[in-house]
Amino acid sequence: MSDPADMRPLVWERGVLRLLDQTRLPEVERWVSAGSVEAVADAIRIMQVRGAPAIGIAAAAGMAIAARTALEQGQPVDAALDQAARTLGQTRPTAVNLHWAIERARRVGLGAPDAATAVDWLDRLVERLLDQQWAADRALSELGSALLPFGARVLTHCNTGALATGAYGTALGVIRTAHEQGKVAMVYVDESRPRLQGARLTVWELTRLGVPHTLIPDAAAAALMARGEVDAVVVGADRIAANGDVANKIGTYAVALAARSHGIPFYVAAPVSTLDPDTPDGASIPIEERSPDEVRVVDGIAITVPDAPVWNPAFDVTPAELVTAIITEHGVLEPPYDEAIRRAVAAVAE
Ligand SMILES: CSC[C@@H](O)[C@@H](O)C(=O)COP(=O)(O)O
Repeated sequence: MSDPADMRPLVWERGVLRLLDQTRLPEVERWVSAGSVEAVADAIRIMQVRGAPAIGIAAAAGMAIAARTALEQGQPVDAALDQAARTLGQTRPTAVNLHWAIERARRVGLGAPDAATAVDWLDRLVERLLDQQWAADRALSELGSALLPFGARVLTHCNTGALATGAYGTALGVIRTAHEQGKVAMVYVDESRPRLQGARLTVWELTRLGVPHTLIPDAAAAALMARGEVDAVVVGADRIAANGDVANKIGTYAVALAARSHGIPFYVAAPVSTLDPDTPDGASIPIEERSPDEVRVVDGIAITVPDAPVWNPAFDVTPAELVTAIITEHGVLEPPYDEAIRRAVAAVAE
């Protein structure tokens, strides 16, 4: 991982998924190897790997591992895939890429003529997903960069870089491409409480990429906009419903409201695999609620009384009417989103 241009935090070694342990950044660059379904599920659950596309690819790797293990142990591969799909599908509910990738892997595995072929096809699927993600990230990053003005001051939330996609990055890919084109004056990074993906991961990536940036508390975003210091907001997504409502890291909705209030474009960058035409609207998106201790404790230090009542949703929903455009690898979608989303999903399915 010495060359930032080559930052690929997920590596598939046919039977073992190697991932850069994001719970250890920014202090330590430690790699973790997951060679069982349970190890992959744990890595997703405890967020060693995170971000919608990356957990989808990791889950597909978990399915490939399940098939290989069943073949080696003389067990039925179909049953192993069904069991792995359940285990992996229960890890995190909001990001649709996870469920999309599991289903895709299940269909590939069950469609194979025999167990050995299923293992081979699933190995190849993981490689394909990694390549496709890289291509999708690159394509949407070019499209997104074209929307930004020269000298752009961009605000982003959470982490949407190579770490979050396993490839080049979505919202951060847009920023990275715009920076390569000399267009970025400043990136404002919301720290993204409570897990601090902005402070811990996005700042780490921007530092490696040499992109000028400033870290801000989440609560400072609106004030920064009021000072006229933000030209555009670019964020990622964990699931985009059929009507264009966007589930993303908690705090995104507040950023979108502030952007609308100050007349600042609010862009969502996401691959087509994040579009979910089967979920009609944001109210139907399952929102993950995580441990209260993520809010009560920071870096092992209690910041409140031990049993303080806590509500800790990992994501919120930004209504479609606050979204200026959705940047996908199949084009920049504009409101009304229903038809545009249907067309983009159909184009990829062809
Ligand atoms: C390209 S990643 C887009 C989103 O997945 C990202 O903004 C986000 O909300 C990630 O949440 P996380 O809980 O860290 O997995």
